[in-house]
Amino acid sequence: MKVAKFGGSSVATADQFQKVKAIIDQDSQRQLVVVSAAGKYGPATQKLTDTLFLIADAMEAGRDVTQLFAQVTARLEAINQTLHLQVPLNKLMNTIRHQLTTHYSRDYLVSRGEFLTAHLMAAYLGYTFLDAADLFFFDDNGGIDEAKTMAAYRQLPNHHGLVIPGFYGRNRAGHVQLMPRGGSDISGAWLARLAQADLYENWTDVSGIKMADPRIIKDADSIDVMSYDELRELTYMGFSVFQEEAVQPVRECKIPTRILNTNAPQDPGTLIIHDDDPSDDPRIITGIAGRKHYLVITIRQYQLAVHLEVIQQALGVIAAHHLVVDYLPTGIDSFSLLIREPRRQVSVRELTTAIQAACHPDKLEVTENVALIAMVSRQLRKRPAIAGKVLAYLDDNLLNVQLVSQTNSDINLLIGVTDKDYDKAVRVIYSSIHQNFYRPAPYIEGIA
Ligand SMILES: Nc1ncnc2c1ncn2[C@@H]1O[C@H](COP(=O)(O)OP(=O)(O)O)[C@@H](O)[C@H]1O
Ligand SMILES: N[C@@H](CC(=O)OP(=O)(O)O)C(=O)O
Repeated sequence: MKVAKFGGSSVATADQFQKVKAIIDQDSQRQLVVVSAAGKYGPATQKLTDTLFLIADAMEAGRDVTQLFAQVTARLEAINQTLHLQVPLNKLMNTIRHQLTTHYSRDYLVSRGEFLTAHLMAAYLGYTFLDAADLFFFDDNGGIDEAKTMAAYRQLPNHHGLVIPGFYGRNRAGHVQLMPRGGSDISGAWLARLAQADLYENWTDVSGIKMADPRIIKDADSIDVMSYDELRELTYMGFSVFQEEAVQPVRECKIPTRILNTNAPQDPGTLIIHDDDPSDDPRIITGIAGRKHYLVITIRQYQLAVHLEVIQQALGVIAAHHLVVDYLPTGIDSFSLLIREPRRQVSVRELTTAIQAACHPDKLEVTENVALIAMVSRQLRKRPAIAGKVLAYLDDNLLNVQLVSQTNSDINLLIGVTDKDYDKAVRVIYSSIHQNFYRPAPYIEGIA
């Protein structure tokens, strides 16, 4: 059995629906299907989810939303009519609007993109629609309540030929709750886990994961095979093709994932395998990912090892401001807090004043607008010299490296540059890998 998740681009238009049906019809193991809301592809230039967020903003501001709702209906009706489906969209829309006037909920409203798209897809494939609110249950921390979700899965009358909307579930209070953006990947991963699927197929608009963000490196190589360990590091640092929280449910159960292209289904895509499984990929570096807009606070404290309370106190301030520390490299007399996009919650001055007051360090230094780039590879464990070569190459290209850290996972080399240098640094690293490290599998022409 395979779970097939189709992203927004795969269900954006009637033409895309036809590609999905061809893929489903081609393999009888594709019995469990998860869909996102109609997204962007070709003539469709806006994600339905984004339109629904606009409606939510307008409703909350008391503005008229008739036009925006008409846009949503028209978009879905075009698919309904082109494919000669008989989904009662007007009736469904009226129920939704009625529900919103009596019990307004932003999450319920935005989740209707997936709900309505899944209704259309179920009708088109001849599969049964299953509401995600009757399958995925959240715990109080917003994670999936596995026991309750598994019980709901077991009670289903059948486990074949189902279409399930992604991106939402039901919370403890019984209300519809959204997952993070890109969350249909998470729904698909959980469904694969519930079904103990042989494969989780994630269908999108690229033929697998590229070694670097295709918006920066246009013709970046695709990754044929990678481990969940590597994927986790890369998604954490911004590989937006697969939602970060979708890794764990399948990784723990050793279910492989394949990232595939709905527009080129014959392409092999990227296979993601369990960390212990051997891979014969000859690549030295698996991928490069990064994020901009970090704030780096370096705190100097003589004999840090006997003053660990300084770290604890600084982290207390971070937690009190609900900030995220992505990395925390430490040295003998100093440590650094690598904080993601702090400006929205608190000013840098407020934050540093609070840290000074909480832990009275010897010295505190701040660097703003730092971009972090992660080079991820299982080979780094065995060949740490790779890091030195990449750094030398950055130096040759006059790129000012602000920090370097080989994180505990030891498959991730982290490099900090200024936001301004980010794109250039990614290009330099990518070309340095190509020139210095890419080693095709050995080829023996003959032995005499
Ligand atoms: N390293 C990468 N490899 C492939 N695609 C990437 C990478 N980083 C970012 N992307 C972007 O992710 C997009 C696919 O993810 P997403 O937009 O969520 O698709 P879907 O609508 O199918 O869920 C690609 O079109 C590409 O622009
Ligand atoms: N539609 C939601 C959930 C999702 O997973 O979408 P996509 O598969 O298009 O990334 C979003 O836009 O966030």
